[in-house]
Amino acid sequence: MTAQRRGISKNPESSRQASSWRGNVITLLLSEILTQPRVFTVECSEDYKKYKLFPGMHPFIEGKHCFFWPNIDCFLFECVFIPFCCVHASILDLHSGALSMGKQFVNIYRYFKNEIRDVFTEDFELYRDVCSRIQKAIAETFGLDTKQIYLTKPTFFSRINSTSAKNTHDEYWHPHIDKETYGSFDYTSLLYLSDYGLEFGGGRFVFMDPSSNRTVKPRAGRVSFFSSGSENLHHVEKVPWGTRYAITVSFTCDPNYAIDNPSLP
Ligand SMILES: O=C(O)CCC(=O)C(=O)O
Ligand SMILES: [Fe+2]
Repeated sequence: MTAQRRGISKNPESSRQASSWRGNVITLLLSEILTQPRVFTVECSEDYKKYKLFPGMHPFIEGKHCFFWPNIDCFLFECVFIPFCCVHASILDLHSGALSMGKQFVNIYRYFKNEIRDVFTEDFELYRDVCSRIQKAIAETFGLDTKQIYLTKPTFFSRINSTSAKNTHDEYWHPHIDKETYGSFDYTSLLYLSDYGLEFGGGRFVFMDPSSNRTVKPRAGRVSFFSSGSENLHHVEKVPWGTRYAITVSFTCDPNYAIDNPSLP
């Protein structure tokens, strides 16, 4: 695995072009939010009765569960290239440095030591900016104060392709509830980094509603966010071709689960 970094123009046109380079790297994209979120309200889940409640969870109690997919196709234009080259990596957690490689995890901070500063330069600042924009969008949409929701772990980049799963964690296609899977999540957000139909097939995100499923087609720059309880049971369709990149950024209302923004060790 070699450290590599490539620059990219901030011009949206050239960034579109850059998407074809993304064979084995991850690109983080952000610019301005251009459109209003599409908001859907789902039934309040009874499960919240069994959880300890915090102020930021009041939309749940009032039965205002929502999910959104603001179409922010030009969301951000700078990028992070992460050294995923030639490995079957599927997850990278910037906070802990954990990078999955087949059945194992390596710690990129330990692996690259000081060289990590050549891999990541302004990227952490960018990542913080992305997280804080998403936090603001969630707070505004759910009618919260941003101080009521805290970044929590894990937050991670994911890469999905058609290679077979190396362990059960790779089996993204199973229906699940994020609050049960990850424990601390109250709000889940997903920032997509590649385009459904162009860069990969399958891979749509499916909210499994009792009445009818709702499907989100990933597009580079599209963000989806939703409350993490059983009201938003979901799965991701299998990816038969191409490579799908996304970032999961999660928030909790419990200050005990709050984490700081990632920083280089
Ligand atoms: O990448 C996605 O669209 C969703 C992934 C997911 O559901 C998860 O990591 O819990
Ligand atoms: Fe999930």
